[in-house]
Amino acid sequence: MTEPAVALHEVRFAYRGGTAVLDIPSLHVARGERLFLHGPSGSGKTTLLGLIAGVLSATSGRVQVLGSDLGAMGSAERDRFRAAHVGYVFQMFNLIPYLSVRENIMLPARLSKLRRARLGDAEPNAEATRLAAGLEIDTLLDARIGELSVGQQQRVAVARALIGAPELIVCDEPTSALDADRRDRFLELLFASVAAVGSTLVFVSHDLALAERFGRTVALGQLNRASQVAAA
Ligand SMILES: Nc1ncnc2c1ncn2[C@@H]1O[C@H](COP(=O)(O)OP(=O)(O)OP(=O)(O)O)[C@@H](O)[C@H]1O
Repeated sequence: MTEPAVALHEVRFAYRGGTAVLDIPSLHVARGERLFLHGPSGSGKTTLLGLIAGVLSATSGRVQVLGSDLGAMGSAERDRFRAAHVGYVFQMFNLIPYLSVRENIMLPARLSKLRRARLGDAEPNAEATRLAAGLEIDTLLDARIGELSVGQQQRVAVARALIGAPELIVCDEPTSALDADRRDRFLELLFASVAAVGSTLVFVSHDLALAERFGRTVALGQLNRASQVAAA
């Protein structure tokens, strides 16, 4: 049996000096699954994505991603692991302001040999153009990030997450700045992209109307003992 894409076991996390934000007995995400994760503002959704992507390190417990134990890695090793295996659409996008749209999209293929190798014969340049066309930002490829609207920046962040077909894609509220039409086209491209390479998708949103398009929906509050204590 292949191991799950994500496996959390008795994971606790507290920000420095604070009380536990997350206390999760168990969470498994199967390979190829499309998981929709929701919960109120401040419930720990971004924190959970940070743990899964190795941006944050659990205070205790085990976080395994694609069969690797992130707790056994130092922060530089986790950064390399993320660059190679995880496409992360951050809530604040984390785009590099002094690079063009094209350079931002191509960045993971520059940083990770594996992401570059997964492009096969396709040049990173051509792949950036293809992804940008699918997300309707191809006319902006030479623009600087500061010249873009929030919705356009969101789509650049998605193209950057998809390049080089990482096995795991995590998205933090990626549709919040899009109108309904764009949001639907965006989701279609995201689903088609993850299906084409069999990636696993963990998608955070407040917008429960989107849940029916996913294979499974999880309410963080039901998973997280820390929020049950806070609510009691
Ligand atoms: N860097 C940090 N340092 C200290 N506390 C933090 C930090 N980031 C988040 N928190 C706290 O951790 C809790 C969970 O925050 P988190 O951003 O994970 O929630 P969220 O569910 O993603 O919220 P939203 O839907 O508003 O984005 C909140 O109480 C927040 O104040």
